[in-house]
Amino acid sequence: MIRFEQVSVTYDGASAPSLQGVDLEIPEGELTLLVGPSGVGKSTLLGTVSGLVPHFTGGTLRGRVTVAGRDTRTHRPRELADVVGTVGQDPLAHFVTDVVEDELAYGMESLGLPPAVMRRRVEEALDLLGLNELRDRPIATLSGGQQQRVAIGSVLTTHPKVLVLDEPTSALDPAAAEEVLAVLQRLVHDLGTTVLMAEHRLERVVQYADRVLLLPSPGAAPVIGTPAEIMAVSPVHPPVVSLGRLAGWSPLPLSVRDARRRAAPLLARLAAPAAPRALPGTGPRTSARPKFPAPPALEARGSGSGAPVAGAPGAGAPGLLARLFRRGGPGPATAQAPGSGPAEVRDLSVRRGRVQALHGVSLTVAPGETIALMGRNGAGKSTLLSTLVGTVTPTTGEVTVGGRTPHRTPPPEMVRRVGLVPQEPRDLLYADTVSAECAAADSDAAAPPGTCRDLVSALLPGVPDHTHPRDLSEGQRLALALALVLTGRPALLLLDEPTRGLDYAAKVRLIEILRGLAADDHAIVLATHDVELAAELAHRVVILAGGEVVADGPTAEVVVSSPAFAPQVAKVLAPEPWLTVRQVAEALDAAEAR
Ligand SMILES: Nc1ncnc2c1ncn2[C@@H]1O[C@H](COP(=O)(O)OP(=O)(O)OP(=O)(O)O)[C@@H](O)[C@H]1O
Ligand SMILES: Nc1ncnc2c1ncn2[C@@H]1O[C@H](COP(=O)(O)OP(=O)(O)OP(=O)(O)O)[C@@H](O)[C@H]1O
Repeated sequence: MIRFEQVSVTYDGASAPSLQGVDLEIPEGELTLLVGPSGVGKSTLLGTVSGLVPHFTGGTLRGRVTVAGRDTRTHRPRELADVVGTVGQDPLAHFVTDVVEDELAYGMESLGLPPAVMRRRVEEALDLLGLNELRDRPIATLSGGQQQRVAIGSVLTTHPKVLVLDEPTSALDPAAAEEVLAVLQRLVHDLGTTVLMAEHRLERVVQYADRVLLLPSPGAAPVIGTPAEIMAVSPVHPPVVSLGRLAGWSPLPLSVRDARRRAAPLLARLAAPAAPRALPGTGPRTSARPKFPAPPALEARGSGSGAPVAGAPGAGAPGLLARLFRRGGPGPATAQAPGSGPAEVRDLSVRRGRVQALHGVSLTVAPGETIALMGRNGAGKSTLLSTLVGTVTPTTGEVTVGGRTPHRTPPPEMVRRVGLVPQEPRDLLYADTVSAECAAADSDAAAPPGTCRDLVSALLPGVPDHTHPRDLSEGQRLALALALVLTGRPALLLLDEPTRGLDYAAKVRLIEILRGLAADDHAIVLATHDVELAAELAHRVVILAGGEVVADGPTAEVVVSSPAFAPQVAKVLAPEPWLTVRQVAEALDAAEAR
């Protein structure tokens, strides 16, 4: 259905191709999952299928890509629209109408479908994607995950033969992701649709794939095979595969169910006379330091849910990161008014238009504490973060950050107290190059020149200096936005879905940096759907539902009691208390030492 013949892509001004040596066929009526490290060329490959590369991105496409027999270099994207439906990484950039229903109908209208068919399919999409209540809402007022659902719905309505999806579940809550993946699988099975989908969160998707296409490293030729074949060699793989590698299981499990069937011998090895060690967030709370039990050292065995990518910094990286970090500006002790904690939220309610986005929320954030805010799309997570930086005003209730009321304090006075990496990193980027962004961040934070740039490289190797931030890959752009905010070392760091586009190795490095900050008494609040990240990093999990706090407690307790938010390792080893592969590796070491 999709054929690549000796395809390479070189962007204008680039010294090397971003994609090369692609010579393969994507079979019809199958779901092919495209995987590989951040910035390796996944979106570029998808763009050659939808025609966005090179028609919209510029650059040179060599070789030939054909979809249902049409050459994408000679057919512009709109001449492929009856065959190919595309969902990009940034839905907001591609919406053509203002209202949810209109967006769902737009593609069909351009194809000239009869009104009765359009009406029926819009209703189907609203139901399938849980959008019924939002049907007449302006798209600009939707939460990130709600927008991603609209983007997916708007391509499903045209019933394309080929669906090209770039990280389609990155903004979706775990339950919504499962629903969307089940819909895609049904299209493949029942209608013979061909799906080509790039994703980083393999724990969500690998079990749905018929085939996996791996781009192993920049410039290397891709490999295609069954999920089991590729996961056995892939530098990126989900926690359940890391666990299988650690335990020496063959064949490797791809799903929690597979792994549970093989878990008995591992559980026996782990069963030990001594009690399991304290997990992050489960240790005793005393006023003695450290207040929050430091999660154990990273990469105990070169494993962990973030398994290292070949060629990525391994055991040496934490030391480097720690050094880099100590060079930054003043820590939180100098940034806070005496006697005031990083954040205090009391009985907060926020109305946004017709929506009661938050209702009666109270939350105290202590220095050194890392809190994961979780909950379904539209639950109010981003709204809560926005009130903490002062961009959204409380309707009732009180918010105090570092002793100030954020929405009444001039932004320059808030800079050291609080920093937000927004869900859309683009919102932070203004300069024309990566270097210029970094120079500005160093100067704003009075940090030594080079601090921000070193942080970018520490998070993700290979981010080019002179590229316009607009042209970076999704993961590269997020790494830049994270570095800009981290350079300021705010006392309270807020991260809204901070792992979109990031591969597992970059996530491990981000976790290391954030742990270093928490150890220095910075407080961190992250809104995330990434249950694996929450399990690795958070001391405490707060779950929002319909704008209210419905759970608040130590990570292990909260996530294990909710199937939607439990990480893979917890599901495999339940009712044992381990959440991550790293903890299992350490427990095995401890058991063997006894
Ligand atoms: N329009 C462009 N102009 C110049 N360089 C680009 C452009 N688009 C992408 N690149 C570069 O090409 C490389 C591959 O980018 P691409 O977006 O395809 O990666 P990716 O694998 O999808 O990454 P991610 O996982 O972060 O989304 C990156 O180094 C990126 O900086
Ligand atoms: N400007 C706005 N006008 C009207 N309603 C809004 C506006 N911004 C957000 N909302 C609504 O407020 C609710 C909370 O949105 P918010 O972005 O805080 O959710 P979220 O938990 O961060 O969701 P997601 O996981 O999808 O990012 C949603 O129902 C959303 O549609």
